[in-house]
Amino acid sequence: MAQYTRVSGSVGLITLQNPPVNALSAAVRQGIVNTVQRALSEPEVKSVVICGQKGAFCGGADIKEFGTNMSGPPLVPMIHAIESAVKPVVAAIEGVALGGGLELALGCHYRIAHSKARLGLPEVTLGLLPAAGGTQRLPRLIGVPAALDLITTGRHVTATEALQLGIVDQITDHNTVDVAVKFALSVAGQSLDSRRISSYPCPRHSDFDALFEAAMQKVHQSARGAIAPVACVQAVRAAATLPYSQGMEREKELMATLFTSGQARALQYCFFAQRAVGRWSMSSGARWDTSKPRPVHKAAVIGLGTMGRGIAVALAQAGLSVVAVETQEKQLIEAKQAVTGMLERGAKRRGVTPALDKITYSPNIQNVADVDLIIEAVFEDMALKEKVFKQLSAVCKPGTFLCTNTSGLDINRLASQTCNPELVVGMHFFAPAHVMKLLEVVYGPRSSPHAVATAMHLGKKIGKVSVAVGNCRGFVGNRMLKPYLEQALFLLEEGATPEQVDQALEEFGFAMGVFRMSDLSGLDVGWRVRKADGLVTSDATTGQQARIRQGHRYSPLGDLLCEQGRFGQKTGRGWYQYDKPGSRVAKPDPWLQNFLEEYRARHGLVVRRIDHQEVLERCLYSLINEGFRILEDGIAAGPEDIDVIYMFGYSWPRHRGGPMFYASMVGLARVLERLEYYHQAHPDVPSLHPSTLLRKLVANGSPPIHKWREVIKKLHSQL
Ligand SMILES: CCCCCCCCCCCCC[C@H](O)CC(=O)SCCNC(=O)CCNC(=O)[C@H](O)C(C)(C)COP(=O)(O)OP(=O)(O)OC[C@H]1O[C@@H](n2cnc3c(N)ncnc32)[C@H](O)[C@@H]1OP(=O)(O)O
Repeated sequence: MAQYTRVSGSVGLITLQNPPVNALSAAVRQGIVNTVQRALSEPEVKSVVICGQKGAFCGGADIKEFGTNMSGPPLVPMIHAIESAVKPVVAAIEGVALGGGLELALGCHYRIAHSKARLGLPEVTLGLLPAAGGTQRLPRLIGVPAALDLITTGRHVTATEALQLGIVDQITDHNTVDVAVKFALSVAGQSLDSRRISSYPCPRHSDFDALFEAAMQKVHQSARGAIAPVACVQAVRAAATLPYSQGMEREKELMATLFTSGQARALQYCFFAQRAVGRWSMSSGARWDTSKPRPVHKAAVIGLGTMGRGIAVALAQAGLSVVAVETQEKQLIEAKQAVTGMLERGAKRRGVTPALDKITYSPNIQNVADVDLIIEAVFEDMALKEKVFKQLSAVCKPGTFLCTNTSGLDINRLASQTCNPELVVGMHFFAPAHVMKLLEVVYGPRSSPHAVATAMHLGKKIGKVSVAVGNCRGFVGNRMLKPYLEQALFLLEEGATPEQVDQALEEFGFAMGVFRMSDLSGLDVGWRVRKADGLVTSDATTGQQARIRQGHRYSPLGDLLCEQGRFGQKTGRGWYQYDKPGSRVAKPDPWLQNFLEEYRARHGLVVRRIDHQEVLERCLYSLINEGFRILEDGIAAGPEDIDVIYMFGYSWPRHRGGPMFYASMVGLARVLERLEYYHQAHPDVPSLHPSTLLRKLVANGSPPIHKWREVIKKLHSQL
């Protein structure tokens, strides 16, 4: 809807009304068409102001409409009608002007923004391009290089940057609508010939060919198979080389290919999934809207290794007071230096003062007595963590939440060391903890809804995308990673090379394949866990049992590399070789080739040709299969939770929509059929055995992903 009022005698004020972000739904578009017509036809009205209700100009087209058969007036002619009006139209931009919202503003003759407003064309993040003239007007207004940057990245700019770029004409700290109305009065009756952006020539550039070639290369490198950034470059090129009307035709053509693409569906699913995880629920039925978080002003971090340092930085940067505890004196001094450096560099990047005074360092665990919440980040060792939890429970004030940054240990066992197990939850950060957006908030059987709500709320406060998950080995992310890693090793045994497996995964869209990623993370991390689990045996190199554990197939390849001191990048050798320890450039290693050949010969393994399809199916479908088991077990409340975890914590390519969405796109019947096929070929690999939920979904006709929860509910009620 759009409301029309007359203000200051001769200004028609049009207010977009569609909370919370005034998205351009069919009703809003109809409202704009009607009110603009009215303002232009009333002789008393000399100028027009368009604003949005409740401090938000407009968040763009209504994304929820995209999946439907869209009705109502289309945006392009609506914006043309505004631009060709004979009375000046001023956009009063508060809050956000994004996507179609900014395109609407670009159709106005003047733009006035509040200093706190944010503007941008984020369509590319939804698998689209700005198709209401944005790709044609923005380059004409601010030049091709700046427009390419904004349109291909989708980044939001502040009002100040928008003013510098020339997107807005004025910024104000006062009431934007009042300022815009005053401005509209001052320009009434003036010629609008120079104010219609579509009539501007596109600013020339010394070498358009080189500029577009460089832009195309950049998007190919960073987009890793995403089609929208490429189409964005093509559309801006049309603005630079074609008359406006032909450029608009090209924009429409390119949008038509994107609009119905699987990538656009995937990215729009991601947009809503990211918001859905905030509406969390626990298997007990407790939910986000009935569980109140408690305030956290002061927090403590125990253990200042890599993870503890990152967590302390994340907390301090969000304005919390932090007690950082490290009992080893030398480590404490090093940590203080490192944390100070991280805070200083972060503050420099963001143009703010470093929050150095927010952190006090202490070697003494007793100093956490007055904090509201503690995050333990000591070495990943159950006995050590149990000891720390016992100590913490004895020293902290009543009601302090005790959180552990374990990446997969039993929350319940830690909780049982404390006097108040209901206050214990997992807060699983991802390295580097001050950078990575994901936080798994893990509840045990005794964690209270308040504890979960508090951890979720704290996660949001420190800028994380937080997902509430149940307690099991590896939680969601690492539990699903296990079969993925396992398949990668099996593929090496059967004849693949690390480069071949990585290439298939990188072509799929991962920034790094499984082996390059393992080298980066450090091979010793998993080795230590496997040793603790009793999987690493000293006679691993000989006999039948070498590749069997607990009756199932096991590959000791990773263990054998670690025995050679090959821990990955940090030692300069892993699945690849590196120029020196710490170097990042992975090169194929002839040593590894020989090693694999000897290993296969020793175990009588027959090498066969493995193609990319098999690599993808075995690695990804086994991971997805575990995702279905996680849903079956009630560890994740819905597929969106899993997908968000994989996108934000494991670099799953966003344009593929997360593993569970990807499965729905491939077709559940096809995933099931391939799992059955591979399980038949490898009956000693349980992760290839199709899960009950997958079978159930296929038996139910493979419902769309938003209906899976109903099937899961039914499955749970039958158990
Ligand atoms: C053969 C076929 C040919 C077809 C051709 C078809 C041609 C079609 C023509 C289309 C013309 C194109 C027009 C335009 O170029 C396209 C667009 O505009 S796409 C939209 C671009 N806008 C965005 O991407 C902004 C998205 N929103 C945000 O980034 C944020 O929400 C925000 C605005 C910055 C606010 O952030 P927060 O304050 O944190 O709030 P939330 O994010 O939690 O949002 C609150 C609530 O609002 C919902 N919401 C937000 N934006 C939109 C939107 N644009 N549409 C619908 N709903 C929106 C959000 O989902 C939250 O609700 P909840 O999910 O929690 O219920």
